Order: sequence, then C-alpha cells, then structure tokens
Amino acid sequence: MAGKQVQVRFCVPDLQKERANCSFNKEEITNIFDGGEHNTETRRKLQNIIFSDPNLQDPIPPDYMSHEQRYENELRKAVYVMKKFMTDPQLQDIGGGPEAIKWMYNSILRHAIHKDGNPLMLHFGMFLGAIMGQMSEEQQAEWLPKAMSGEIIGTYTQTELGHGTFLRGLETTATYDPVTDEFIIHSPTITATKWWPGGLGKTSSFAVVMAQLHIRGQNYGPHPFVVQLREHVTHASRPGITVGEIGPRLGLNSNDNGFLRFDNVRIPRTNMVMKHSKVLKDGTYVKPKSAKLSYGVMVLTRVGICYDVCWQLMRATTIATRYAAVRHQSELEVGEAEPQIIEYQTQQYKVLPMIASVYAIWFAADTLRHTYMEVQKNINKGSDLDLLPELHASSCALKALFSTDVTDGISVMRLGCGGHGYLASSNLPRIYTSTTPSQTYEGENTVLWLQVARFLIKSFREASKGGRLQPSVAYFKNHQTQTRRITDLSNSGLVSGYERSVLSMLEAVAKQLQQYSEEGMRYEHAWNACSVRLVNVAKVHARYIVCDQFVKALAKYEGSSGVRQIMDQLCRLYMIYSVTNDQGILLKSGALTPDQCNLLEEELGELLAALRPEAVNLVDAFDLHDEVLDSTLGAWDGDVYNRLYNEAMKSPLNKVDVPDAYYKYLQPLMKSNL
Ligand SMILES: CCCCCCC/C=C/C(=O)SCCNC(=O)CCNC(=O)[C@H](O)C(C)(C)COP(=O)(O)OP(=O)(O)OC[C@H]1O[C@@H](n2cnc3c(N)ncnc32)[C@H](O)[C@@H]1OP(=O)(O)O
Ligand SMILES: Cc1cc2nc3c(=O)[nH]c(=O)nc-3n(C[C@H](O)[C@H](O)[C@H](O)COP(=O)(O)OP(=O)(O)OC[C@H]3O[C@@H](n4cnc5c(N)ncnc54)[C@H](O)[C@@H]3O)c2cc1C
Repeated sequence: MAGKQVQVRFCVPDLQKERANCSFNKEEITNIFDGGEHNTETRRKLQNIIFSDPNLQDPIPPDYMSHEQRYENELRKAVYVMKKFMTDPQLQDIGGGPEAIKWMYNSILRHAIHKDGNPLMLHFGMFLGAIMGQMSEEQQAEWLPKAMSGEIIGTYTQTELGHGTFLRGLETTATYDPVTDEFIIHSPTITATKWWPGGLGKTSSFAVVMAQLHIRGQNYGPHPFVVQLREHVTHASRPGITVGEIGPRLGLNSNDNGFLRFDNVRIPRTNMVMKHSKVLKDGTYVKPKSAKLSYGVMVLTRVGICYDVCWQLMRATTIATRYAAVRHQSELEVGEAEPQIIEYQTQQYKVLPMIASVYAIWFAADTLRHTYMEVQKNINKGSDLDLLPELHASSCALKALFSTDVTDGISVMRLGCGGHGYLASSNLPRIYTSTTPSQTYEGENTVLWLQVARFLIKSFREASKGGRLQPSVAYFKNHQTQTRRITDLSNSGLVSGYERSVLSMLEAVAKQLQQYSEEGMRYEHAWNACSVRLVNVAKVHARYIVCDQFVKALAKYEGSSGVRQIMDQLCRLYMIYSVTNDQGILLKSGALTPDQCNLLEEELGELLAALRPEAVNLVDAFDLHDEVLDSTLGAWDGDVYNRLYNEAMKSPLNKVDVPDAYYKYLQPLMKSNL
C-alpha cells in the first residue's frame, strides 16, 4: 500500500516501478521511528516550517566556503533557530510535547540544517545535560533559564591534551579556598590544557569543567564546575583564561572545537555542580552515593549517540538503496538490457542488512533509553543504584557497537554507489566524517569494550557463585548446565547460540586470567595480556543484546500484519547476517556446526531475494526529507544524473572557462615547451 506522497509526486520510472507494489503500510513504519502518529505529524509540520525558511538556506554550498565562513554560517543558522524556536508562535503551537520536539529537532537540525557540525550542539547536548542531570534544584533554578534563553552559552570540557580516556589522570585542579569561599581553577601543565570540546573555541561564554577537587591538600578526584570563560556583552576572554579553536578536523568543521587554559581562575564555591557531591563552606566534602554519578552526562550522551548514528544509517541506506534502483550497469545475461544494480545479489547484500540494522539499532537504543530513565528516576527518588552497572555496561556496549557498525555500514553504502559515492554531492563522504568520530568521542570504543568486559567477567564470577545477575547477563545463570550445541536455527535458537558463545569465550578467557595469576602475574597485567580476547567477548555479548532485543521488540509488536511480516523478515535477515559474519566464533564455541552455517547461508540468499522488491519502499518508510538526505544520489525523485550535472556546475572553477591559475602556472610551462 503506497503512502499519499508516493502517488502525487514525480519520480523517475525506475522508482515508480519500485513504489508501485508495496506489501506494507509505509506510514506505520514511519510512525515507529517517530514514536507515534502524532509525532510524525509534528515532525512534518516542523520540517515544512524549517525547510521553507530562507534564513536557513546556505548562501553557497558549504564545501566551497572558507573555515571562517563555515563557522559564521552555521552560527547564524543555529542562533536563528534558537530564537525562532523559543519565540515563533507557529512553532510553539505545533505541540507534540518537549520529548517529541527534542528528538525530532535533533534529527532535523543536526542532519539537514547543520550539515557539518553546529557550534551550539554542545550547549544543547552536554551543557544543558549537565545542568539538568548534575545540578541541585537551587542551581538549576539559577542556571537553566539563562542557558535556555541563550543569555549564556556553554559546553562540556573534560578532555585534556594529555588525557581523554583516563579521567582519573586529568590534571586541571579545582582547589578550595575556605577564606574566600572560592575554588581556584588551574591548568598546571601544557598537558592539562582542555582540548576538543565542541563550541569551546569562539562560541561558549561558560563551560562545565571537569577538574580534580582538592580540599586542604586532599584530592577527591574529578568533579564538574561551572566556569565563566568570556565577558558578558564583549565576549572577550576573561582574565586568567586562554581559549581558542584547535584547527581543521576530518569532519564537523563548522563546530569550533577548542582549547582552554586556566591561570588560577577563581569561581564561587557554589559553582561546583552539586547534585551528587558537595563542598560545604567550611570545606567539608559530602560524598555522592556513587563516585561515578558525576559521569552521568557521558552516559546520557552515549544513549543519544545510539540514536544519532541510527539516523545517519537511515540517511546512508536511503541514498544507496534509491541509487541502486536507478543505476543500471553491466549485464546479467549477455545482450540483455543493463539491469538495475540492485538486481545483483552482492548489491542486495550491501543495502538490505544495513536497512535491517536500522531497526535493530532503534529497538535496542529504545530499551537502553528506558533503562537510563529508570536509573535517573531512582537517583532522583534517592533509592538504590542497583541498575547503574547494567546501564554503564549496556550504554558502553551499544555506543561502541553501533558507532562501529554504522561507520562501517556508511562506508559500504559509499562503495555501493561506485565513483559517484565519493562525490561530496552524494553526501556520503560527509555522513561518514560526521559519524566516524562517534567511535572516539564519549569514550573511545576499545576502552568502552574493556569496560563491558570488566562487567562480564565480574558477572561470570558472580554466576559461578550463584549470585545475583543484572538483566543483560541473566543468561549466565544457565552456564554450567547448558550444552554448547544449538539444535534449532530459529531466531531464539540463534540468540541462544550467541549466549553460548559468550559463555564459552568467557570461560576460556577467565581460565587464562586465572592461569596468569597463578603464575604470579599481577591482575592488571594479566588483564592486559588477555585484553584482545576480552574485547572480542564484549563485542559478541553486545551483538547478543541487539539480536535479543530485536526479537523481543517484534514479539510485542501490535501493528498490521503487513508491517509485522516485513519486520519479521528484516529481523531474520539481521540475525542471519550477524551469525554468518560471526560464524568463526559460533563454530569455535561449538554452538553451530558447518552444516548449520551452510543452511543459514542458503537462507540468507533467499531472504535477500524476498526483500529485494521491498528495498525502496523500506527506505521510503524512513520518511527522510530530501533536505535531510542532501544528496544528488538519494533524492526522492531519483533524478540522479541531472542533479549530479547541476551540482558540478556550482563549482567555482566553472565560473570561467580559463582560470587565472592557468595564466600564472600552466601557460608559462606550456609556452616553454612549444
Ligand atoms: C547525539 C550526538 C552528540 C555528540 C556529541 C559528542 C561530543 C563529545 C563529547 C565528549 O567526548 S565528552 C568526553 C567524553 N569522555 C569520555 O567518555 C572518557 C571515557 N572514559 C571513561 O568513561 C572512564 O574514564 C572509564 C574508561 C570508564 C574509566 O573510568 P575510571 O578510571 O574513573 O574508572 P575506574 O576507576 O577504572 O573504575 C571503574 C569502575 O567504575 C565504573 N564506571 C565507570 N564509568 C562509569 C559510569 N559512567 N557509570 C557507572 N559506572 C561507571 C566501572 O563499571 C567500574 O566499576 P567496578 O567494576 O569497579 O564495579
Ligand atoms: C569530534 C570530537 C569531539 C569531541 N568533543 C568533546 C567534547 O565536547 N568535550 C570533551 O571533553 N571531549 C571531547 N572530545 C574528546 C574525546 O572524548 C576523546 O578524544 C576520547 O575520549 C578519547 O580520548 P583520547 O583522545 O585521549 O584518546 P586516548 O585515550 O589517548 O586513545 C588513544 C589510543 O589508546 C588506546 N587506549 C587508551 N587507554 C586505553 C586503555 N585503558 N586500554 C586499552 N587501550 C587504551 C585507545 O584504545 C586508542 O586506541 C571530542 C573528540 C572528538 C574527536
């Protein structure tokens, strides 16, 4: 059943044909990703307003702008949107609730308006996140209105030149002076220089600064403080503050990532962020319920990254799938017309598992978000923090898995578009460069995998003692009784295959750790000597979580049978794609036999063929506006060749037939060779 849009808009015949027979209700799928029918309606209204606003257009394609122009252009749009969003009655009236607006706004703005980074992103993400999640109620009352109105703009400054991963190694100090009731913020060394925070270079007037808290000579570890960096009105950097931008990056070049140094800068004691830990006037330190609660903003951002990369994958798959339906190349049979490249099974294998991955990521991210909300509720109620290790481990696992899967997936989508995928106008290069840093920021992925492994090893030991297990590792309780082989290849059978593989890997690595310890190696060194295996088991556990969540989400799905059927096929594809990619692991652990792997590979081919006719409709159902795609190859109408040609015409080199550079360099060379 085709949606309304499909019937009225022009598109090339190849896409018309693809859209003519759709076996499911696309709108129902759109509603899933928007979080309900009402949200879809709200998002579309917002899109119409935003995309028809001339103030949000770029004067020239950002690729042809200088570094300064890009920054200025994005800041102009970001400030305009902020003001418009807060004051325009049209936007106020749209409704949908703050949650809906927030998610939709993030996706529309981040991906369509701010094409290569937004100088206010950290303000809206982590600065506001720190105010709302880490400040006491009195502090929120003071800071939130200022931050919401734009009176102050802030960022989150944690990473330093010398340390990003190792928070305990941060060197910036916040020393309490009880005489003046102030903290003295200081950067004692060059490596203490804050380095990387988004919006820090030229945009932010304030920052949440992570610094080592010192009271009367004792170090209480990293804590967050609010520090004013720039003067009101003049925006000049304040005395004792040295701040600037760190220079061009692989991508996200419109966001002024910055550096920052403090020379004994004094701030009031009450600028310490004090929801969880406090320093009283007399210098008494009030401990938090858990030392790790001050890392909460990172956890929230890790959850956000799971959704963020999912949107990026939706964009990349939409572009590559539509292109694959429009592009004709080679011959399937000699002398026959060139087929659409999507007819090649290898091309289907590029796009279809990535479309299925979008669903897998979305459902797992949703479960993670609910765990986050539950933990947050418990923190606010002052009740126990039992779920904190679960949240930490799952958010590390899913952030690391999805940022890697999606970065790799986008690369495959680019390759799937051949040479044209390498053109900036396809937008695949920028989608890639905007996504790959998510493997580094908010916890470098290897480091996060090791955090997951730490949780797994602890849980494994707990299971052997018959102890209590967190939900994501509840399956460990069976570990001594289960045989390794699975006998049925259904989805739940394959999930069980992953469980058994994790347990088998854990058993082996735990044994190796034990052996090293018995040989006299210190535990930390034994851990390091096993860390490649530890990372590997963490990855398999993460894949288990995602497969398990996908199956569970579908079991609860109450929509139409058409959508249910297509999602079942996608789930099956995701399962088999994952298992066949991991078959070495599953074979080694004894969960699968080579014959079973062969059966799964056969089924994979059948699924690709079954899903091939639905490919374009599946990406249409993501309902990404052409402005969100921003791609010559992925637009809804499929008019790829005219768009490619027209975009090339925008190159400044094409303004004149013979450029000045010819007269300066080439002509003298060519003349001298006459
Ligand atoms: C939507 C898109 C937005 C994109 C914007 C992105 C902008 C980017 C911003 C940034 O990058 S901000 C900077 C982010 N930096 C990091 O993420 C640093 C990564 N490092 C860490 O998180 C930690 O240092 C560490 C690697 C987890 C280790 O921390 P630490 O050394 O202090 O811990 P340990 O002493 O080793 O203790 C580990 C102990 O603590 C538990 N734990 C660690 N972190 C957390 C947490 N966040 N929540 C709960 N628990 C935590 C951990 O499980 C261990 O527990 P036990 O095993 O001892 O029980
Ligand atoms: C685009 C972008 C935006 C950012 N925005 C912000 C921001 O707004 N605010 C902010 O504070 N920071 C920000 N960062 C910084 C980011 O959080 C750090 O870069 C990240 O946490 C990694 O730290 P690092 O750079 O020190 O890498 P390192 O920790 O030095 O990593 C280098 C290598 O060492 C390995 N390694 C390190 N420790 C271990 C270990 N214990 N075990 C095994 N291997 C290890 C890593 O796996 C990696 O291969 C941003 C970074 C980027 C790229």
